[in-house]
Amino acid sequence: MAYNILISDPLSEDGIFPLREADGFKIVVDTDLTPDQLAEKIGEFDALLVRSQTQVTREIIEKATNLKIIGRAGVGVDNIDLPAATERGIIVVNAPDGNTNSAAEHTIAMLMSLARKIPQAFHSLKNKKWDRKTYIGVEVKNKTLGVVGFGRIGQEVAVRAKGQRMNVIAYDPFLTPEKAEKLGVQFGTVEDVIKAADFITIHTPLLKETRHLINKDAFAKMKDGVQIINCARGGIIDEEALYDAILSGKVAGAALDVFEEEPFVEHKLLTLPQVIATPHLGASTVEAQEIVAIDVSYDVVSFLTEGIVKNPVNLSSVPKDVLAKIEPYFNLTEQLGSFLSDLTEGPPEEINITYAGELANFDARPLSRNAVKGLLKSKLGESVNDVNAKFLADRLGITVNELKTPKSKGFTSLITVEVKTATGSRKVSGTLLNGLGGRIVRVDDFIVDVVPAGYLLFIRHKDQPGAIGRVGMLLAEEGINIATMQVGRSEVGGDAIMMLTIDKHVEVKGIEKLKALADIYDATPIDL
Ligand SMILES: NC(=O)c1ccc[n+]([C@@H]2O[C@H](COP(=O)([O-])OP(=O)(O)OC[C@H]3O[C@@H](n4cnc5c(N)ncnc54)[C@H](O)[C@@H]3O)[C@@H](O)[C@H]2O)c1
Ligand SMILES: O=C(O)[C@H](O)COP(=O)(O)O
Repeated sequence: MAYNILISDPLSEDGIFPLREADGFKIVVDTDLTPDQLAEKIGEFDALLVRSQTQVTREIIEKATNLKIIGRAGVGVDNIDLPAATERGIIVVNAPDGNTNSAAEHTIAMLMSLARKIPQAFHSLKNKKWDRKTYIGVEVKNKTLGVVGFGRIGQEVAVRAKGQRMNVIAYDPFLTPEKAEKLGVQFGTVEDVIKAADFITIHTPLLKETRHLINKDAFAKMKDGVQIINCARGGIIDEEALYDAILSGKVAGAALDVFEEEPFVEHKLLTLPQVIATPHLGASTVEAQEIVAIDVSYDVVSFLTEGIVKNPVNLSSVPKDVLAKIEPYFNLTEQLGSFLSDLTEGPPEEINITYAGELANFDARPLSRNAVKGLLKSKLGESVNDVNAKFLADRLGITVNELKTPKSKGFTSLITVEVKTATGSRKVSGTLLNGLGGRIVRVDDFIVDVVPAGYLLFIRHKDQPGAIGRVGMLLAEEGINIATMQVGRSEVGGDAIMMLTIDKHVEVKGIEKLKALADIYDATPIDL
């Protein structure tokens, strides 16, 4: 298989060796594309690798007819339209750990530069001024650092700040007082943090909820003379409000690595002597760039060749040990969904997936996605995949429920998929037999034992002598060989089923003839 890969932002050449070494991967590096040029080219590529510069907009994604994966060599994915990628079934991966250390070190460098006015003093010296009066700084020892966003980078910054003998107070929606105590920091709400801090550093992603989190109201609550560091994302701080807060003297200084609009050559904030800045350099170290490029390249190769990724952004990831337990059931769940797609009539309204027995102990969301994928794929085609299955179900108004029970009726694990439509409900159960692979063990209320593969024929009939024979005769007349056949009934003379595996698909005409036979209620071909 051949894959075309586009790298549209500068990535470490040493870090992309997994792509260079993979068989059949053709790599194009073009870091000067305009949005129009990218839109024109993107249709040729299976994978796109970016940093924060390339704006992967909905317009680009709509033109990306072959794109399967977008790799972000870094953390923030606010330059990628995630809903648009998800809708098209394009997986987005990032490299969340690779630049944590560099970003934390840069934050500390900014903090110290800000406290001691190093960039301003250097600039003055370069301009041939020996000025020892203007650049009086402050010590950071015994000062309070407020950390807003206590994830990977926020925590690393706190460790280093404590090394500078600072007191650290932090806020994060996932931080509890107990966890804070364990990490040796004080816990507070956003308000507590911004009120208590002498220096405030921001480490949240840019989200709807964090846009202008630090605004006019927030500045008003801060200590007079507070200093602000932002090495996270432009837009989390309201730049106009920061400008005003500096002019009014409320904020004594700001160190900014990121801006609402990037790149730029002139910026109002940079006209203020209290502001120091770098052009989004938090992750720009040899080490970080190599690691993020390696991480994202490995994910692109393993996704295109094996369908596996380590750092998905628009797909929930499960830990390795859980994956090892649930992965053997991936095919089976897709087959159960696909089986029901053929068995049900009319649009599905609800899909209930029940995990019984051992499987009930694990995060089964990837399995549920496979069941939904199987259900939708036979109607919507190959464009349905793990990434967009849930989105498509939502768009089609199909409710997806996941249920769990320890009781598995004698099976180690049993998965039951039920699909409800306007005309009723149908369900099918499957399991894995040790060493023998997947089996369908129940259809509606009838027990069966069928390998879920190839051509199946499901027949509902009245339990009467001759019904089975008539089906066998008719299939023979149609030139269809029966490989296996199972029958089941609710009671003598009552409702019954035949579950056949056959050697080829039964055409519509054949199905009509089967339905016309005496005592046959219904016949459904199921192709898996
Ligand atoms: N300047 C750079 O070059 C550079 C480098 C790396 C990362 N970053 C930015 O830094 C951000 C953080 O990176 P990370 O690796 O620490 O991510 P992370 O996911 O480990 O941490 C982010 C934390 O922010 C918290 N958060 C979310 N909403 C919040 C809110 N409203 N208030 C407070 N906290 C909130 C989350 O709970 C999470 O713990 C990234 O999203 C990226 O945009 C910038
Ligand atoms: O989110 C990130 O990882 C940083 O902002 C780094 O961005 P960059 O890859 O463009 O340097």
